[in-house]
Amino acid sequence: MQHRREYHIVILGAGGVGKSCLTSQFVHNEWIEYYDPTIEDVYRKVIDVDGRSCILEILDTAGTEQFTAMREIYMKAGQGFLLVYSITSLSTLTELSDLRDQILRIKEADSVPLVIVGNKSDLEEDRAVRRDRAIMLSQKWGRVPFYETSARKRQNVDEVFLDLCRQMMRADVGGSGSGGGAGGGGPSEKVAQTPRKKRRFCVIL
Ligand SMILES: Nc1nc2c(ncn2[C@@H]2O[C@H](COP(=O)(O)OP(=O)(O)OP(=O)(O)O)[C@@H](O)[C@H]2O)c(=O)[nH]1
Repeated sequence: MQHRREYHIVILGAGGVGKSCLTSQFVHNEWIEYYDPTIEDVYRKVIDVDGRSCILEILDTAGTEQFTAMREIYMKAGQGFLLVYSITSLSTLTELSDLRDQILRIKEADSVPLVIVGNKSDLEEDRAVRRDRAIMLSQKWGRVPFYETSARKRQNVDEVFLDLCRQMMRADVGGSGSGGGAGGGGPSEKVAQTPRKKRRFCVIL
């Protein structure tokens, strides 16, 4: 039987850019309309990439500062990273540089498998980030792949995960993947979830 590689993906980006929606569309083909800030969710999915079956463990992280204490730990464990911004907010793109710097520092590497994802492309009328802004960033980082996606319309969702998988597979050619074993049950499932907490804000009138 074919030995399945397992790869660890970490999804990073500011709060509300659509990390959970992208993950939900990829893993379950489901659209989530409401906004429920994530603390940390882990999913597993078996996919076929160019005829090779592999297991993805996908960590959907908290964009909100108050939940970022675990960042260093999961950056160290991650093998591939989706850096997500929203095309409706320029600051969410500029924030990605700090995240990439942190990843490279923690992994003590010059480059890692990574994709820049400009989500909410269906909101063209609210666009605040031109494509060429993200393309410039991609070139600055050594031609890192860049996609615009719409989790709402499920556009380019599979493509970003597949691109990242191919990069991780290439990086893994030396055989340093985290091993096989087709454990984990069915082809797609949520394996762990820390309790979700809604943030409450105090409004001073
Ligand atoms: N129009 C549109 N809305 C989206 C899209 N993706 C996400 N949203 C909406 O944006 C809001 C936030 O989405 P989430 O996926 O929860 O964002 P997140 O990045 O996981 O947020 P945190 O958990 O706080 O880090 C939700 O109301 C979604 O419905 C998209 O592609 N298009």
